[in-house]
Amino acid sequence: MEFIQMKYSEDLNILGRHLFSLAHAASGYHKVLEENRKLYNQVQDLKGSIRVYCRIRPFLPGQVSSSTVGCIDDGNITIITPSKSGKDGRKSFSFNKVFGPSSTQDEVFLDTQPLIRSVLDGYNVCIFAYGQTGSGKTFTMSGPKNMTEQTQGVNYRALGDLFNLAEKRKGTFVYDIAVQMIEIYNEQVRDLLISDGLNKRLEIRNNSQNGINVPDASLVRVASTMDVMELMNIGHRNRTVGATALNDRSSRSHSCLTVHVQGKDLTSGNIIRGCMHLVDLAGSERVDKSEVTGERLKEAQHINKSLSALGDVIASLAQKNAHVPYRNSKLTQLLQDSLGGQAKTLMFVHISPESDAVGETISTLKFAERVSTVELGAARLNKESGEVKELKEQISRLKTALQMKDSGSEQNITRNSEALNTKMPSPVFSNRRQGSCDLLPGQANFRQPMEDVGNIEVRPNPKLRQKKPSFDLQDLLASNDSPSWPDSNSRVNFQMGEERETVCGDWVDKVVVNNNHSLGDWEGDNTALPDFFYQRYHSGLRDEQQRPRFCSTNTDDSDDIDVATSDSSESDALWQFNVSSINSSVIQSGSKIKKPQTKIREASDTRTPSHSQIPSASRKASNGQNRSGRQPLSGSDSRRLSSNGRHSGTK
Ligand SMILES: Nc1ncnc2c1ncn2[C@@H]1O[C@H](COP(=O)(O)OP(=O)(O)OP(=O)(O)O)[C@@H](O)[C@H]1O
Repeated sequence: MEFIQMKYSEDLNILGRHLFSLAHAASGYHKVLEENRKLYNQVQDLKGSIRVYCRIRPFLPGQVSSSTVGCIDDGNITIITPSKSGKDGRKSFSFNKVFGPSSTQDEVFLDTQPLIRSVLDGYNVCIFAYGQTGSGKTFTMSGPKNMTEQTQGVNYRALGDLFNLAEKRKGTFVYDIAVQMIEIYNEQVRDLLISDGLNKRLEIRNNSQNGINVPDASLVRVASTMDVMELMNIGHRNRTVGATALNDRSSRSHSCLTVHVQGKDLTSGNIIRGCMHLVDLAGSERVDKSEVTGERLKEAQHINKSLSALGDVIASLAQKNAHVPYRNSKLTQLLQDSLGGQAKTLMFVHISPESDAVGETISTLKFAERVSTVELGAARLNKESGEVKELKEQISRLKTALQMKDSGSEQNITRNSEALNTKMPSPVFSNRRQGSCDLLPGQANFRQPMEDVGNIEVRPNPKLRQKKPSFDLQDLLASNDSPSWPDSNSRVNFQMGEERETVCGDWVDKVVVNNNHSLGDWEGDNTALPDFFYQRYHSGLRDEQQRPRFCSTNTDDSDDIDVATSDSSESDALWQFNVSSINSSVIQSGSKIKKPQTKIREASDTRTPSHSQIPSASRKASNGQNRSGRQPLSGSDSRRLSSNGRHSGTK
């Protein structure tokens, strides 16, 4: 008996040891898997592959359906097609990361954070959300309608994080951060931060130095999370949103928040520039399922067409074709640098778990797998040494001087030699040196010197060109005559906002702010205005005595996307951008006319042909609920009638 007991405990011990070594091996296996994934990601980074994170939306309240998501294992996901059995019914996909339905916004952001942070190191970054309508793109990028701090999306967190990091680095770097927000609606690019109510079409331009950009979109400097919140609210209010059978607050446009960052290394004087696009694409949809007609149908067709163009671009890039059809849509033009350039690009692919969406889910994931095979090459660091910058400025000043000499306006410079002889410091950095690093929300419209902003196009405008003078300039121009300067009391229709802007003199080419105050009005209490404002003002008027305003749009399309090879290499030629006041924007956007709360749920059998790679929306649930389980648009849902009469709503 004793012998049996001994044998038994010995066997138990052996079993225990086996179990222990098995557990050890299993944990080792998981460590190896994790390590492999990290190495895989590093290789992907080195190749510059587009990263793809997949996110699965949870079932929404009231939804009754079985999930198509079979198994999630770090970067792998298996989709089960209920109507098929065995192997045919299971499809596995592999991505850099898969976030299950219970993943929080915090977890999603944590994995995105390193990429976002590289903007501060001078990299261009693009994060875009893709997926069928109602799959959670806006939720990931911005957050839900009733947002709390926990449910804030990538956009808010990204900017908050950039501010925090910039603050931590302030002993070694000073950063300036400015944002633009645009949407592509029915193949038109529009400013979401408009403050003047004019919803004019914007152009996407290409510039050899700064890449793809939308120079006429409002560029607003931000210095705190509060600034960002206000701006985003404005942007979201202005974004075109409408109700369909599949999503009661469906984005009817692609939106793009662009963050421009410029940093100055205080030790070396090096300048780094980074630019980040945060793109919330409109969802692909099958119009027979979204039941749209009229305006909504037109929107859906535009959405599907542009997503189809995106599919074509991805296919060309994946196959390493010599020709990539970027020009087939505004969306692909805008994303050109991020898809084919030297940016770090991440796509969030979203899927819905419902079984009736399985067709769209599989085609979405196939598309996403293809995206992950696109190799962009190593991302490029946008860094410029202080000396190079200085030399570029010198060259530019000399070029400007020569142009002015040619245009016969030299005398202005000579007569005002005293004022111009002082080389003006960059207002941004002079402020910083004085320790006023952050702007108050009301000061967010601080204008940027052109070379102090990220990838914004340089648009040479000889008429307005008035650069920082140097002794070279004096030598060059001393012998010339020039026409006299206009009277400083000339009344011009200079548009100013409610708040006075900290005008940064000779860098500003274009001012679009609210209200019609003449300069005379404005001069009434202008004791705080810097001298260089007047220099700028005069220089702007010198050749156009009664120039009505500074905000005239440069109609020179010489370096429009269609002539993508044109080169504007002068680093400090005048930039044209709108600098909007947050407050004035708030006022404007707040004054929009609200559309009567009507619901658009029109039946249609029409189908929009779309690219095979682009998934379409799934069928409306037979129980009368829409597919995503959302209730029909309630009367309280705020919808807007935009200035051009389109329906839009608060997303
Ligand atoms: N991860 C999530 N957790 C909880 N709710 C979510 C999640 N993702 C999405 N939702 C909810 O699902 C609904 C649809 O999401 P959302 O509007 O973000 O989809 P979308 O892909 O942007 O749609 P569309 O393309 O039509 O604009 C919203 O009510 C949103 O709050």
